[in-house]
Amino acid sequence: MSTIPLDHPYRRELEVATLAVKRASVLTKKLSDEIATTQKSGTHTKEDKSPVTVGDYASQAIINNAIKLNFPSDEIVGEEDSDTLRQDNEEGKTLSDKVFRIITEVQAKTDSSNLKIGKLEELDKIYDSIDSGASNGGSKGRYWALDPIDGTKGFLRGDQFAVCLALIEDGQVVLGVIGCPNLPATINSNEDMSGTKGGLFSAVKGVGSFYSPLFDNNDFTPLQSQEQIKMNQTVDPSSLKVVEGVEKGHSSHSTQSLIKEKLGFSGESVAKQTINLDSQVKYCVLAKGQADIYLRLPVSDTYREKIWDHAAGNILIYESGGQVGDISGNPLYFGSGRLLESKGVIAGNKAIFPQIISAVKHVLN
Ligand SMILES: Nc1ncnc2c1ncn2[C@@H]1O[C@H](COP(=O)(O)OS(=O)(=O)O)[C@@H](OP(=O)(O)O)[C@H]1O
Ligand SMILES: [Mg+2]
Ligand SMILES: [Mg+2]
Ligand SMILES: [Mg+2]
Repeated sequence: MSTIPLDHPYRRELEVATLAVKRASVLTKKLSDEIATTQKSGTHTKEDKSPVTVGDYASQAIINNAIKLNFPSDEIVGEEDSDTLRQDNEEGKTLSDKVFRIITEVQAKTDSSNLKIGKLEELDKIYDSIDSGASNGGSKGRYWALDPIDGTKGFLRGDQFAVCLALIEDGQVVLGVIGCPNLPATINSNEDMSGTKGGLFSAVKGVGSFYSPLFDNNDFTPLQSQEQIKMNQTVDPSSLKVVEGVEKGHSSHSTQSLIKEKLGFSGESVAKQTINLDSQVKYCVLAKGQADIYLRLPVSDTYREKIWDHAAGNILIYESGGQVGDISGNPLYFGSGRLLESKGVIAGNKAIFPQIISAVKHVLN
């Protein structure tokens, strides 16, 4: 059992973040199960052609509201805004009605948290809460980074997605909480996944990374009573596992194959050693020691990663004994605004990290 100071400075932040992520996870899990049976989702296509669903809006409204109630002067860098919901047309009205309904429902189901994370009872307040995520972040002060549903495409496919919240101070991530509603307890390969679904991952700078079941209860469990998790420190290519995304438009699977080859992965076993997962679930699987390497090689020269897509996962990796960098191996810096300056993301255990970076450089050159 690890010793975690009870009076840790982020104890309250962690409690609020956990309760909010849990509530948003209950809500998104219900939607995900409904989509699987009805094929209906309530989806809007954004200007960049990416999808946003009623689940993304509702999750952002709930989590922002919890943060603003407890830490009114904290800013939030959230992925979504309420423009589409506020539209005076059929789409705006239909989506808004659904967002209102699912928020009301989850607040009744998780009402033990109302006192600590509040309750949204009017549509206008829901819109305002979503829009309190419009901060531009930056290198000074403290703010939160929120991805209300990361892996929206996975969510719509009935696969993996995650609710991701991080606290950033002076450009450094100091706390991260990730809810993974569809994550099975055991993942050995794309074909071999089993066990109860739903994992909650938390990391606090200097304290460690922790795991607990997501849906056992709707309460906050102190870190002392959660399972501390550590990455493996394996370097033997025959026993390494690599996690990569699912969407070929989000990372270059062909470059990733060349990197694996360079690292010594060979023959038929490559498929068994590669696990394709949407969202920051990839970081969670690494932190839990079920995989060793995360490869996200850019598909385009112009795309810039968003801070909410990586902040919570970043601290989870460091606090479980791993390292994260861009394609040059430099750490990701979260203090440059809503976007990261760097290209690509590579994560791995500390022992193998330098080898991965030389393989990446070799392949890219
Ligand atoms: N071109 C490109 N390159 C890299 N990343 C992109 C790109 N386009 C979109 N996005 C972002 O990818 C986020 C989802 O990442 P995933 O890890 O789930 O992608 S995947 O597993 O590879 O399919 C996804 O996050 P969500 O929108 O929260 O789902 C996007 O922010
Ligand atoms: Mg998105
Ligand atoms: Mg995302
Ligand atoms: Mg998202």
